[in-house]
Amino acid sequence: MSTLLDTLNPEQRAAVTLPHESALILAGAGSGKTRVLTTRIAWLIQTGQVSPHGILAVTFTNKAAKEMLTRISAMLPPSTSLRAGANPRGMWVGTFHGLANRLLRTHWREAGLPQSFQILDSADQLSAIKRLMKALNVDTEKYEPKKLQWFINGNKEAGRRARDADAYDDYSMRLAELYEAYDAQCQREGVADFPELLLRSYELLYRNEPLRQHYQDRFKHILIDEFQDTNTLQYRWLKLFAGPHTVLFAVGDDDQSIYAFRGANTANMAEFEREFAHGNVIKLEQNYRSHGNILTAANTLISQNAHRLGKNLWTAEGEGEPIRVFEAYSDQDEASFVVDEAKALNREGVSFSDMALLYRSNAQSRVLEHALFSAGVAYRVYGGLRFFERQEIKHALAYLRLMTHPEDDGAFLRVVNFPARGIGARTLEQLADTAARSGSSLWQAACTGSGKVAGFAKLIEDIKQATTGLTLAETIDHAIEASGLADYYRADKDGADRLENLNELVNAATLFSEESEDNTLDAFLAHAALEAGEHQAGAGQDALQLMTVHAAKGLEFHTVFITGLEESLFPHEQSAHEENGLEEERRLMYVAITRARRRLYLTHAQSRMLHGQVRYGIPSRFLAELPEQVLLHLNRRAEPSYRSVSEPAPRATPANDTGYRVGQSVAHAKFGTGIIIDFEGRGADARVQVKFRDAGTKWLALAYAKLSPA
Ligand SMILES: Nc1ncnc2c1ncn2[C@@H]1O[C@H](COP(=O)(O)OP(=O)(O)OP(=O)(O)O)[C@@H](O)[C@H]1O
Ligand SMILES: [Mg+2]
Repeated sequence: MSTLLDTLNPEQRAAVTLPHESALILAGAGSGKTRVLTTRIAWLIQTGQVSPHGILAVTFTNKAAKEMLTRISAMLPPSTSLRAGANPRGMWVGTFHGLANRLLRTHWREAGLPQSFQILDSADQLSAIKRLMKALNVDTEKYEPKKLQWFINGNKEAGRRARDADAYDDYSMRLAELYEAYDAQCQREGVADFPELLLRSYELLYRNEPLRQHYQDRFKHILIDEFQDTNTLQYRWLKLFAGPHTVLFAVGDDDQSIYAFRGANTANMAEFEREFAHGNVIKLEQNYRSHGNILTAANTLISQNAHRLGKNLWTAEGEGEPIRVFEAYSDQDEASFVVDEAKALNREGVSFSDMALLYRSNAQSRVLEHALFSAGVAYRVYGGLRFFERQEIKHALAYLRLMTHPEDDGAFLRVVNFPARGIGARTLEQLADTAARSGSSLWQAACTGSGKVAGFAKLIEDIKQATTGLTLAETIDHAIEASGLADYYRADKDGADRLENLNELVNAATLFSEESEDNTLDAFLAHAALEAGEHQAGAGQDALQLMTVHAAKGLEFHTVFITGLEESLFPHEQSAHEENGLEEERRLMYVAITRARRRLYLTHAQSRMLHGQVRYGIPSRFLAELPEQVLLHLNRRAEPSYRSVSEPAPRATPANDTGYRVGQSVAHAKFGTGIIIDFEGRGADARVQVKFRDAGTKWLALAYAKLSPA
């Protein structure tokens, strides 16, 4: 047991070994909050205070949940010395949505859901809303489907059903009516959207006293990471699990609250302190993640926010490298700079997976992806278009849904004529009429009908028959073939990628069966709806990590590139219209900076193509808010086209302290002799471009290249 605690500092150890009382750990980025939370779970189990069965832990992403399980398993001694029942799998670890789903799957009957209820992601939800509005002849100019979606989700996240919705005028009253109709449609079709998972499971526990009692007795310890980002309903949800003897342990950082726009409420921290922690607040101030300059930048930046609980971070590490700032001509120039730097770092031994490329908005990733792809650098995008949101995957999932839940009209409409089987819009309208008249689903109407729609229903029945008794992966493989999807993409000249993704879906199912206890098709479909894209093709390969700043929360990397640091991009233009919007953007920047352990790049471009328009940006105010002494402004590379080696251009050699100059002859151990044709950077960052006699033209880092005058 001592080894568990050995590596912790005294404050961390105190937090981990806190006796039987609730507490709030309030501490800055990289101070070990997640590590403390994880170690506490292992410690509680190892000292026999609780069995894994008695632990409920909430993480922010599925990835974090998986990591936590792995870490805890590694911390615990080999299973021989464990008491029976100490399998870490007995714990409930997951995101709010994941845990809510688990609860509803277990108690579907009490929750008033069909056993095989399906989860709608945000795009599914929007199409369900559009379908509803069409059926009710709603004027979508006046009531935009997106607005209704926002209204529904906002109310659900605040714990309000349609009858309690915020409705104060004709317009919002109409929205509330539509909210009610939408919920009825979902109920009829046996589907639940994301916020519904939480609200439904909240209502379940709230109303069902014996069930609530059961869970309150079961969970002796509840631990919550990233507490600052819980919203009102999530907090109330958690409280339902807490009985009089439950110990709550919340860790968070008010400076990293970045989900206010989705209803997250830092006031929950103060409330938690009052209701549970009773002043039992532990602060951690030593940062173990980042070198000094990075931390100085983060501290200085965040000190400019007025609304803070106030705390500072220090590190025992040295200053480390300066923060590199680069101004690009254009977004493409920015992308190629990033690619060059990443490749150079990789040659120096930093793996690509230890480098992150961050951006404020998803739309920025396209240019970066293109540059990486062209340069042959493997990369992985997190939280962008998730694997399970790709068109071909959604088609496959729709077939699978129909096999277990034919009443799902959304799934029916998605694939009834995909691949094309000559079922036109007129036929479908007639089918919808029949269904509406008899109050049945489209599926039922199709089964009793004739012709092509009946043929479709039979196809699904046949697939179902043929896959009885097969494994999950075999079932999915068969469905992809028998539905005609595979052939469709085989015939499509651009279909190779999609076909590969479909294969990847079968792989994902295999993995899922190995990892989870419940390996039914229903469980897999629920998993697919909740999964945050960790199964992108090529998993396991060393790949550069691309993601929005929001998605980077809680993670850390050797090197971080924060791109697009321009006004109205970051801070985002929307923030100007929102109360405290700028402070939230600054917290977001704080999160971004504090992801870096060793090296940080901040880049911005003079011009950028976004949403089909060229925009000329001015540098983000956040750059000016950083202390100049920790920054290193990299020289912009000159455009090389107008120079040649035979006639070195009479240019002012940039101030450099390297002892080399443009035009000088040099020798390199591997590449032979050549001539320096360009410079960039200063000091430890200096690079030279050398045109070698036999080895072509190369950029070399002077610190590593070991050139000698020739
Ligand atoms: N006492 C310690 N000794 C050595 N390394 C530590 C110690 N405490 C934490 N670390 C390391 O510091 C890094 C940051 O820890 P962790 O991710 O737990 O911080 P955090 O407070 O959760 O950060 P964030 O706010 O970004 O989520 C991790 O790599 C962790 O392993
Ligand atoms: Mg953390």
